[in-house]
Formats: sequence, structure tokens, C-alpha cells
Amino acid sequence: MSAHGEPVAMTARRSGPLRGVAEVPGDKSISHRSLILGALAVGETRVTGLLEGQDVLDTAKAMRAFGAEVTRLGAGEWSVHGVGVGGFAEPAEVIDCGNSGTGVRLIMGAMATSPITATFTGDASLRKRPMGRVTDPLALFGARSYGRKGGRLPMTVVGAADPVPVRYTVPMPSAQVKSAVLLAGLNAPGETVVIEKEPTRDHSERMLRGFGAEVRVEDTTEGRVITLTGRPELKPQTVAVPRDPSSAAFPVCAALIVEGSDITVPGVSQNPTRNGLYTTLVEMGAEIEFQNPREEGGEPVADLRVRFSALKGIEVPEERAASMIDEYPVLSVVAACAEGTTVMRGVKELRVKESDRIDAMARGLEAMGVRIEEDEDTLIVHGMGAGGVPGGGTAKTHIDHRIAMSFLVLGLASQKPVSIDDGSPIATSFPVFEGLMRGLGAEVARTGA
Ligand SMILES: O=C(O)C1=C[C@@H](OP(=O)(O)O)[C@@H](O)[C@H](O)C1
Ligand SMILES: C=C(OP(=O)(O)O)C(=O)O
Repeated sequence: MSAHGEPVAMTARRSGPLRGVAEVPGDKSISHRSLILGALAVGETRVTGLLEGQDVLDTAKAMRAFGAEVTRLGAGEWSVHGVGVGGFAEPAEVIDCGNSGTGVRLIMGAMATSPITATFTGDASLRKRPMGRVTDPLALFGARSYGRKGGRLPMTVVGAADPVPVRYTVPMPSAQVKSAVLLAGLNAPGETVVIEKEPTRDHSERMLRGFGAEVRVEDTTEGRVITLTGRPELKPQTVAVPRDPSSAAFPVCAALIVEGSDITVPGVSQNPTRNGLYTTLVEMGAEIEFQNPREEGGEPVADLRVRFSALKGIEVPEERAASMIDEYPVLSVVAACAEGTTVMRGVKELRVKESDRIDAMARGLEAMGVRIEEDEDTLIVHGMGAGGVPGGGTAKTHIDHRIAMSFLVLGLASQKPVSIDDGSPIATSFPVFEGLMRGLGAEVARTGA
């Protein structure tokens, strides 16, 4: 099934070396947050480098439905006239967040402490994902929610008319849950405290501060304790969105496994809560140079120079999982092309993403002749060495952009071409993927078109 209309079958095959500069789009997490925080500020926020993927476009549309004025000025350049904390209007329509877990969960948080009601839905993938992880803490603020069985969309959230601040320990490693609680805390009087046992991406904390909210972060024996002072007046900002390390992962991993490759991926965020994949690849023997380290838009960034490398399997430390959670699918492709076994433990969160990513990667890799082992919380890939993966199969992508891009990357290095049943979800996070990969010399094409 397709995310938007007809499925788009695609095939990738071995080509010559990948060469050139890969300018990947803006960071998805920061793009969502710049629109939401811009909508909650008083005055005009300007954003450059915004990711114009469907996930973020759906958040832009939602912010308009809540009363903000959101305008596209040019490529990646956007203006948001916000309504202020507590100023959201009640939407007259159902909020459709498409394929985006981040979009729906952060927006639920942002509206849950205002006296308005909103109904949320999404595509067939998002309608399967659990929302209780967000509506449970939102209930502590006084919000009520009515969804399908298992806390599934469509779901109506009735915002708290008289919200109270909350102290909440997030039970699973999830930046979306943490962020939903912080955004709800904005319109609760007093201090809202969120505790995370394992650190997750910290864009909300950084950006809330940037927009003028008071946010304290302390590392304690309980974990990271984040304290937000409610009812600030958020000041509009100029946000320069850095390039997305999760999107950069695809050309980077492709260059590592296609013989003779040498590419540069400029301006990629090196935020330590996001760079676990890069640490892991270097441990596997990847030749990656982190050039020109600098700060852009409040985030550390670097230009990555990446060459084809002889890679070996490793055991990925469990505590690194949150800092590379979206990169396990493409890491398992790299692992298939490495010598030896790669063990990925502590990854059960992958089962509640756009698809069950452990299952989708396991079945797809098996179809390409790769031996894997899995349990609820683990994926083990038995590497076949550079050029050793047979390929020649079709992987099901289950409306999941990262599964789609991962298998296309595998096709560039496997003996026979790799096909996917549907590449249309790629547009949710990386709309220029196909053209960018072809520009590097990759043979990626729509089949039957
Ligand atoms: O906060 C965010 O922007 C995100 C958090 C992560 O999800 P979880 O919070 O569910 O781990 C990640 O998978 C997603 O792509 C983006
Ligand atoms: C998990 C992802 O996104 P989301 O949860 O926002 O749908 C992702 O982009 O890999």
C-alpha cells in the first residue's frame, strides 16, 4: 500500500563508484519544532533550510489550522506568524498528520493545555502507532482523549481548561513523548518537570531556550531532569535548520559499501544526541573525516568526507540506541556488507515506528540472501563482506521511508539488483533522495514507469 496514491516500485543496481557532493535536506526534527514553536511565539519567525518533506508540510498545515500564519517564501524559506502560548484557536477541521509520529505527538502536546478540542488522524501507518504514550502524560495536565482501541488514531484530544503543571518520568526512550510534555507544560502555570532515564535528542530543550523559555537541565541519578517554567512569552526567532544526519546516513552508508566511492556531505548536524550511527560506523572501520567542525543555527555541524571502506561487524552498545534510533535500518544494510556479525540490542522501539522495522529489515534482508537473527529487542546481521550480498529480491517497505531507502542503498552494492514494492514514502523525509543519489552516480530508478 502507498502513503500517497499509487505505490511506486523502484530498483537499485550496482554502478561505478559514487562521487561528488551530497547536499541533504534540513533536519526533520528541527523543522517540525521550528514551525510549532514559531506558531507559539508572538510575532514573525523566519526559517531557512526547512525540510519540505510531506511530514513537515503536514505540520505546517496543522499550525495554520490552529491559527498561525505559515507562508512559504522560497525554497526552504518560511515565515511563521505565531499566536503566542495559550493562543491556539480550535481547528475547524480534522488534523491529518499523514505519516508523521513526530508531527502528531508534538502537536497533541502543544494543544493539550488550551481550552480547545482537536481530532487527529494520519495514514494507514500512523493509525497503527501507539498514542497512549503521549495521552497518558497529557491526562496529568487535565487533558482528555478519545481514540480507537489501543490508543490509536483517529483520536480527539480535549485540552485542559485549567491545566496544572506535571512531573513525569518518560517510561521509554522517546524524544517525542518528552517534547509533547514540554510543549504542554508551556501553557501550565508553574514548573513542569520531565525526567528521562536515557538521554534522547535534545532539540526541544535547545530550541525552547532559543525562543526564550526558561529550561533547566540537570544530570542526576534519576536521569536527565528537565524543568520548564510555564507561561513564558516566546520570542520569534530566525532559525537556520542544519542538514539532517538521519538523511545523510543514506548517501554516507552507500559510499561506504560501493567500491571506489568518495563523497562529501556538507553541513551535517553532529548533535551528540543524534550521532550514534557515525560513531558506530567509525568503530566498524569506516573512513569518515569530520571536516570544518563549526556551529550553525545553534547546532554543531561538520562536512563529512566518506570513502569506500573495509568494514567489520561489531556489537553496538545498547546505551547508544537512542542517539541512532532511526539509523538501525541502514546500519543493518551496512552490516550485511561487512565481514563478521553485527549485534544490535535494546532496539525494541523500532517495532513502533512507521513499520515494525526489526521485522521489515529481517524479512527484506532474508529475501536478499542475508542471514539474520531477531528477538523482540534484538537484530543480529551476519555480514557477507564487501560485494558478498546476493540481492535479487523485492523488499516490502510497509509505508516506511527508512526501509525503502535502506534497501535501495543495499541494491547499489549487491550482486543482483534490489527492488522495493513502494518508494513513495521516501517523500515524507527526503523528497530529493532519488535525484541526489543519481547525481552521485547511483543507479536508482522507478520500475515499470
Ligand atoms: O522527536 C523527534 O523529532 C523524533 C524522535 C524519534 O522518535 P521517538 O520519540 O518515538 O523515539 C525519532 O524516531 C523520530 O524520527 C523523530
Ligand atoms: C520514526 C520516524 O519518524 P516519525 O516518528 O516522526 O514518524 C523516522 O523518521 O524515522
